[in-house]
Amino acid sequence: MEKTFNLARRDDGIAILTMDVPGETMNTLRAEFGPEITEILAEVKADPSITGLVVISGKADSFVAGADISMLAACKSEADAKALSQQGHVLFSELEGLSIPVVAAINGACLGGGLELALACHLRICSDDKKTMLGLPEVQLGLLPGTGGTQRLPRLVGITTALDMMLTGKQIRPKQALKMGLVNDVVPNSILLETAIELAKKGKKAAKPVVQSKINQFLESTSFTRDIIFDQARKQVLKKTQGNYPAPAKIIDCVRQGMSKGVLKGLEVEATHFANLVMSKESAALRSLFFATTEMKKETGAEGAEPREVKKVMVIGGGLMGGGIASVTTTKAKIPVRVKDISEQGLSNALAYAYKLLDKGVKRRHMTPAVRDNIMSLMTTTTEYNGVKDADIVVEAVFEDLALKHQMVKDVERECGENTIFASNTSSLPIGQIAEAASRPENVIGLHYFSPVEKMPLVEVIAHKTTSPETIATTVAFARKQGKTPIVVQDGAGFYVNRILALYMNEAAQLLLEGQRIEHIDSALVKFGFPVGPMTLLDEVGIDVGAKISPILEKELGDRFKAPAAFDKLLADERKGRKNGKGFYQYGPKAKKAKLVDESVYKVLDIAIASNKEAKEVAERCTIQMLNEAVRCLEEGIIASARDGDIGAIFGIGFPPFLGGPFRYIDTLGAANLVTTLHRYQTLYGDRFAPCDTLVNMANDGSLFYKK
Ligand SMILES: C[C@H](O)CC(=O)SCCNC(=O)CCNC(=O)[C@H](O)C(C)(C)COP(=O)(O)OP(=O)(O)OC[C@H]1O[C@@H](n2cnc3c(N)ncnc32)[C@H](O)[C@@H]1OP(=O)(O)O
Repeated sequence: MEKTFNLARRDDGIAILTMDVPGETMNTLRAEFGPEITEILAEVKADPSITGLVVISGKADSFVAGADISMLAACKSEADAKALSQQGHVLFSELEGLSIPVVAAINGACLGGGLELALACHLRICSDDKKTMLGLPEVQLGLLPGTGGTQRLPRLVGITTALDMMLTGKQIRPKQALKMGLVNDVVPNSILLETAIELAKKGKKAAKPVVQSKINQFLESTSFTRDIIFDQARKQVLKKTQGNYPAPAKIIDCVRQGMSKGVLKGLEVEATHFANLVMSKESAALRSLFFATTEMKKETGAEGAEPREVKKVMVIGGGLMGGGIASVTTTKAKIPVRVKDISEQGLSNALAYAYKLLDKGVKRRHMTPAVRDNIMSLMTTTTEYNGVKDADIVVEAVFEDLALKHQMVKDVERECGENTIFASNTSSLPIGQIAEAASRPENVIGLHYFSPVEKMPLVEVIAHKTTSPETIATTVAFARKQGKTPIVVQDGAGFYVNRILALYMNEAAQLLLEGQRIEHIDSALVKFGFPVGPMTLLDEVGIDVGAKISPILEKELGDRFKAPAAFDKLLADERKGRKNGKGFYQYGPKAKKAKLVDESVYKVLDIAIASNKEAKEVAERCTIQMLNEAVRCLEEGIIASARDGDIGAIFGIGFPPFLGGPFRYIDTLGAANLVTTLHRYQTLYGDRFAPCDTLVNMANDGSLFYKK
């Protein structure tokens, strides 16, 4: 069997331990490596000629990406998972216990168990490469650092900083890692190994002590003040997670116990909590997202088709969406973009939008002004179709007017090349209808972004009946270059995301009209796990925007999409939401810091406030509308798989990730239970709750969307 670790002795006494998992693109830690590591550590201990050890990766672009997540997913019991954690504890403690200096030389991803390995070394040095990122992202998988991270990190960088890293899972760049004392030096990758060797020669004491802020020094100095930190962290975590994620509280407990009762106790608690989390349904759901997104990265979107190279892009419309799309094209994809708008004002807006985002990076010292200016130079503007002949893809982001879009299709066919793709960012118009104006409909496609473009990870790529496979593959690859996760969906009103969202929002509106208070509806769904409640979301998206989409969905998909008629009164009252400072909540200079409902809205809608229904019932009514419709979308072929439906809902709407998406959640609930609940509400509130055929069939035959 090929080995993963190689120990090379140098004449100067320093030995180099290289990790290179055969046949894998990235190093991950697996239980099966245990005996190999034990053997090597014994060899190092027994050889007096070795005076220092450098641990490095044999992969060109990464150090170690953590424990193998598939290995964790394969655990059958808490005992299995605990054994993995304890094995890591033993091996890393042995490494740490070596009498010679041990230096980790890090280039590329150093995450999870990878950083825990580096923390067990006496010194760390990393490259300044932009791929170099250090972090403990376990919390994002519903886990905690299980190989000593909860004990070693706070002792190295302080409790406050360590908790921040472990509770957010954030990735730290080299410069910041140096500043916070996570690494001892940052150098170019070309001299990483040589510098690590020199550091190993200097000995363990080469580390500079970490300088903490005065306030943190004070807070971390006594057990009483440390308890203040832990209490604060617990409160913040509870507010953020609504108690839906078990990992953060367990992370805090590991650190608290380790700091008060010592490392050994801390490690024991860490292993127990880790094991418990590995077997939790929340972690299983979050791990499934990792597997799904990794799998999706390899798909072209159209079987057998290869993407064409995109060297130049045109964006039509310099508004919020156009500006955002142009910005991710230059910043993430590094592709030149020409923005077209009918007005100079529109063009300035787009430039200002992109500049503001980049400048934020400069202010946070993530990039230099020169890099910002270089990226800005990729963006040029025009009010005519000048300089766009060679555009490979045109993304239009103008308002929802079919005649206007038809004109644009014709303009682009006239002004650009034969293969130029026309991608529409429409959120409601069927792409097939837009393509009716095209003489080359195979080049027409939908590319639906979510607002704000630079933050929202999802795009829907919408193929109409005659969109060519090359157009699909090229658009998917382009979206990925922009840093997005694309799902390919079929053409149909509302596509997937807006369609399932619309019914959820309508149900929230029904609850409001029944007299449920706005803040009660919102808090019920935030408690359920959505990032914001539906009434807040409608204020953010625009009540007028919702009102525009509803009739289109109702016409194409039926009565269940009919928005409550009373909502017309909101528009008559000029209530559009945050954008005009008048919505369900109070805005503007007079609004208090704590978000308050604009109580006058109840009068506008003629609502008599009723007593609060159970939060569970409020959340259930809204979410099961979404679940039922998601299954209908799968039934109709709008989405290709349950996996795509789960990713679309989580990345596009913020469906609670710990539930794994609508389809995984239905598997957890059981289709039969869901159908019973739908029938119960159907009796109470009407046919909008009628379960779709697929759910009824699944309830009868007990089938699941995912294999157990
Ligand atoms: C006990 C410990 O405390 C517990 C842990 O360590 S849990 C694990 C913590 N680590 C993580 O969460 C990191 C997960 N990985 C990532 O975020 C990303 O892969 C990355 C940022 C490292 C690289 O991203 P990117 O360059 O886009 O590459 P990506 O396609 O995701 O990964 C490349 C390959 O490595 C695999 N991989 C990366 N990290 C992995 C991991 N931790 N486990 C299993 N496989 C992993 C991917 O599955 C993929 O495999 P493939 O080539 O066979 O498809």
